[in-house]
Amino acid sequence: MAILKVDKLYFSYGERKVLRGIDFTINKSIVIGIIGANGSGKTTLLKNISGYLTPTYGNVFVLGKNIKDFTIKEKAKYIGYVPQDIVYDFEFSCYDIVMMGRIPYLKRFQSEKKEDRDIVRECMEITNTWQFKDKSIKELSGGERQRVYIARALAQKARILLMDEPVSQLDIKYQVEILSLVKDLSLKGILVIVVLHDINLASQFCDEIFIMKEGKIIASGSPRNVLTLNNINSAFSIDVEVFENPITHTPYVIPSLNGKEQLKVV
Ligand SMILES: Nc1ncnc2c1ncn2[C@@H]1O[C@H](COP(=O)(O)OP(=O)(O)OP(=O)(O)O)[C@@H](O)[C@H]1O
Repeated sequence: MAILKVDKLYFSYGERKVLRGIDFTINKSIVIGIIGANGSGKTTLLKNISGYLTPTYGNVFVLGKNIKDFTIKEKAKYIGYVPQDIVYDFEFSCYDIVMMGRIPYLKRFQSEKKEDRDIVRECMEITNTWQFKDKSIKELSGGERQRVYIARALAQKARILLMDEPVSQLDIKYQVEILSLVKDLSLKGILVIVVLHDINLASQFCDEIFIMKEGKIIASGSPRNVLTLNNINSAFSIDVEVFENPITHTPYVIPSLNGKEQLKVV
């Protein structure tokens, strides 16, 4: 049975049509990177998969069950979501934020058990956020906060992890650490779908890439098959050069200067 099936999905915000017929099926726990220009519908697609938004037309199935038929708690057990940076107005400690990931597993009025505390600690340690456990989430930098949200999603122990630009505010060390962790999670049986703006990080860490343009997936497959001059030009309206990364042997993309090097200030 497919882990995730997105079937003829359309979504509009009022009159504004944003997703225009998305169809795909994923049978394996892999890392899928979604890339595409600003406004192409990447976040809206993740929100429809997570059940946060309801498709205007079409369906999302998780392990054969329509996401519309999941209770909120069930949904949280199957799907973890790491949003783009949110700043809470409340003074939650980072520990409390990560413990929120365990709520789907608690019965009504039940407080957390040792198992929940152990999971929270483990998830904070692997994202290197245990050091912030007593700090207010508001006191952290954007990148530190993102690692706390990743820890919270991991604490949900969900089968599918959706991540919306999880490394956009991280420095290069944490970008590599978090994406290596993501890769490791997929090897442990979690399907990860991650929106990335950095095409080269997507190329290096994702098993498959979906390129979105104007609410459609215009190309999908391995980085080598998808990151072509034509696809990138079509999605981003920019000319690029594609090389092979000498270490990972995956495509490495740089913008083509087309004579603009003459404009360089020296
Ligand atoms: N709540 C909303 N109400 C109305 N329109 C919206 C809303 N959220 C997003 N949109 C519009 O839907 C389109 C797709 O937005 P979305 O955030 O999914 O794109 P994206 O590919 O994730 O963009 P980015 O790379 O800039 O994060 C955009 O044109 C955006 O303006």
